[in-house]
Amino acid sequence: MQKLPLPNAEVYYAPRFFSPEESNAYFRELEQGINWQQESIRMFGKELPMPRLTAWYGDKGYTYSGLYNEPKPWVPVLQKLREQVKEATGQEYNSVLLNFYRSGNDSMGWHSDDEAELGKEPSIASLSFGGERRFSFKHRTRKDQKPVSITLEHGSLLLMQGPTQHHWLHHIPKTKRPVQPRINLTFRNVKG
Ligand SMILES: O=C(O)CCC(=O)C(=O)O
Ligand SMILES: [Fe+2]
Repeated sequence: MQKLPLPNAEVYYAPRFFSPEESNAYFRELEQGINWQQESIRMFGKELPMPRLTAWYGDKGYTYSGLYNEPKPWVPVLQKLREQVKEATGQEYNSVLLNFYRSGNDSMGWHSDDEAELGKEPSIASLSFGGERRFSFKHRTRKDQKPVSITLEHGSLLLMQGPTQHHWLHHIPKTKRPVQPRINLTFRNVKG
């Protein structure tokens, strides 16, 4: 794993955590086997469809973007991925949020994963399969810190831990470039 040069953060990236062949197989299995939902978000008093599909699996419910997510029980492919991520990061995860970006028009806005249920310095392990997308970090307060972007590759693992969520926001911007659909999984440990 390589460490990204971000102050007040601990972010590690492994571009080829899985081989392209394994990654293709995982993409297909997840695309077909996950119970993808089109959720909506309330913005400026209006109900809008989220710009991606989502699914939440794990041991406990979780509130995300103001939505309470009822957990679905673990399925074998997610158990297997969780086991490998646990092995690589040395952390336990009891939940996973999945995002399906159907095209370059799907995105995720600036946020940090700093909900109280995740604890003070959460470890969040993120797997990406399918089309490559840009992922950017922006410091919450330090104007001298330029945003930092990386490309999340097919079969990659990104680990955010320590004070990262406290000091930095992250997002997946829309892109006009033609891109393949992408599946992202963020493994988390929800307390309580
Ligand atoms: O799709 C991604 O890589 C980002 C996902 C993310 O930030 C999240 O689920 O909180
Ligand atoms: Fe996030």
